[in-house]
Amino acid sequence: MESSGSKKRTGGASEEQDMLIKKTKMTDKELDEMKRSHPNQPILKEGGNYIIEGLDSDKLVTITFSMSHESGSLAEALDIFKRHKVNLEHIESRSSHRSDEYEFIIEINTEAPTVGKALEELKDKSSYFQIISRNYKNNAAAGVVPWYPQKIADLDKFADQILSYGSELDADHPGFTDAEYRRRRKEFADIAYNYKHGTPIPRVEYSKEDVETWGKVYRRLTELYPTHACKEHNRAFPLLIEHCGYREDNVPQLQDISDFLKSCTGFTLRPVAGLLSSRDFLAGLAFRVFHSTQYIRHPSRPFYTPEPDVCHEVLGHVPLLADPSFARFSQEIGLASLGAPDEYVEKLATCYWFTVEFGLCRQEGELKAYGAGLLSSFGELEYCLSDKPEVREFMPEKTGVQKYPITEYQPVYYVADSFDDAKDKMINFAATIPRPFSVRYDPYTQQVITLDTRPQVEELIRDINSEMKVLLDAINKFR
Ligand SMILES: C[C@H](O)[C@H](O)[C@H]1CNc2nc(N)[nH]c(=O)c2N1
Ligand SMILES: N[C@@H](Cc1ccccc1)C(=O)O
Ligand SMILES: [Fe+2]
Repeated sequence: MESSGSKKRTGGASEEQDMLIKKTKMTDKELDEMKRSHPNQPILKEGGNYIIEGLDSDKLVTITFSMSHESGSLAEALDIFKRHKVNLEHIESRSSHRSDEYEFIIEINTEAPTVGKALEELKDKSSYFQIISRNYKNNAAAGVVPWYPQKIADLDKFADQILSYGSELDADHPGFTDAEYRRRRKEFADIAYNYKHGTPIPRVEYSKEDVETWGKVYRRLTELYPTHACKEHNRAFPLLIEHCGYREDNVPQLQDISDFLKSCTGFTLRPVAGLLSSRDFLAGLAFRVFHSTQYIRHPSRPFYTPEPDVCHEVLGHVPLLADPSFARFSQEIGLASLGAPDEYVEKLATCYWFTVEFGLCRQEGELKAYGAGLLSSFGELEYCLSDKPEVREFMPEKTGVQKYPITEYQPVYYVADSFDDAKDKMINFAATIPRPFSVRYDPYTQQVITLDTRPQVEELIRDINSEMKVLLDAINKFR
């Protein structure tokens, strides 16, 4: 493939993934305000959006705590913050999974100098106390866990944290100099920024040119799938033609796919404006939520694009998300990533890259593609099964530290004995991630529950016990 001559970017390097950029629409007055409150931060202007390097949410920490009736009340807790002049950004209460008390989740701004004192005081009064923070590196020694979403609506907090289209990807981006394309991209970005959990994903009308690009990609790929794609992908594809409007002359709508996936595996889609950090992307999977772009690649290079686009998501990822065993696997990876230290999230993301995104497997003695990045690029799909790239055995400990380019064909692919083999190896690897707690997903409340106290584990035992009864009952009916 052509080389752009620009600096090569590699994934798997944490500085890349940490370079998050916040985009905000602001009035001039708000901009002045922002400049005053971020005196040392560059503020860039791009297409009516202001880009602030670094994250405001770095200064926020979330504290989950509960108080027994004797030791205090919420009013007392709030008074602690008031006395220490700590600003509360958000507060909510819920009934505790840990005990019969209520627990409170508050978000505070850590800029106040006396925040440490306030937290110590609160900790003394609490029967349960856990701090999670986006900016946990500064606090790692204090046992602070990296922030992660606890309920499905928390995923709304990812919307503005897109790996910078604007500085990271643009140099190679074929649409960089196309003003009309950039204007369209902004419309898609707005849908994603404004999306809230529980609302329908807006339908978009794709232009004639968009549909032509889609048509080219669709036709070439569907010609290759019978010989190049793994059987799991080929098995699911007809269902999408039948239920979701997959056709050469129609770009499928995310909401239709989301409804269909929900009925197959409980997975749903969420629109996203571009590449999310690995940590955020993986966290979505814990909730069986797949973050999907909605815009379409630039017409000048239909065979390969350096960013995920709607072709990549719906042709590459969606077919497998309709498979129950793959869905479970994806969620397990997501759950393993929650609150994990950076270096492990990075290894997990790298393994994800070489399996779910770019994996090859052996089927009936032949190499087949199952990675979504291959199944959405007719250029790379032919290339990956040619004799040009290097092919190695997939081994999470080794594969997890391999560097890789994100804006051109992969020089190395990893092969698994079977698709199930790759899944098993990944899950075994995920189990080695150190974390002071175990997590479980409660699908009824759509919450992540940390199993760190006895009452929670007892509750889980009761649940499993009742499922066991159902199983016993069922097996007794087989004759
Ligand atoms: C987890 C791993 O880094 C993976 O490649 C992620 C990164 N962020 C992403 N963000 C979006 N929007 N879509 C994706 O497919 C991915 N893939
Ligand atoms: N290269 C893929 C898109 C993609 C980019 C980056 C990561 C994963 C996938 C395609 O052309 O379809
Ligand atoms: Fe992807």
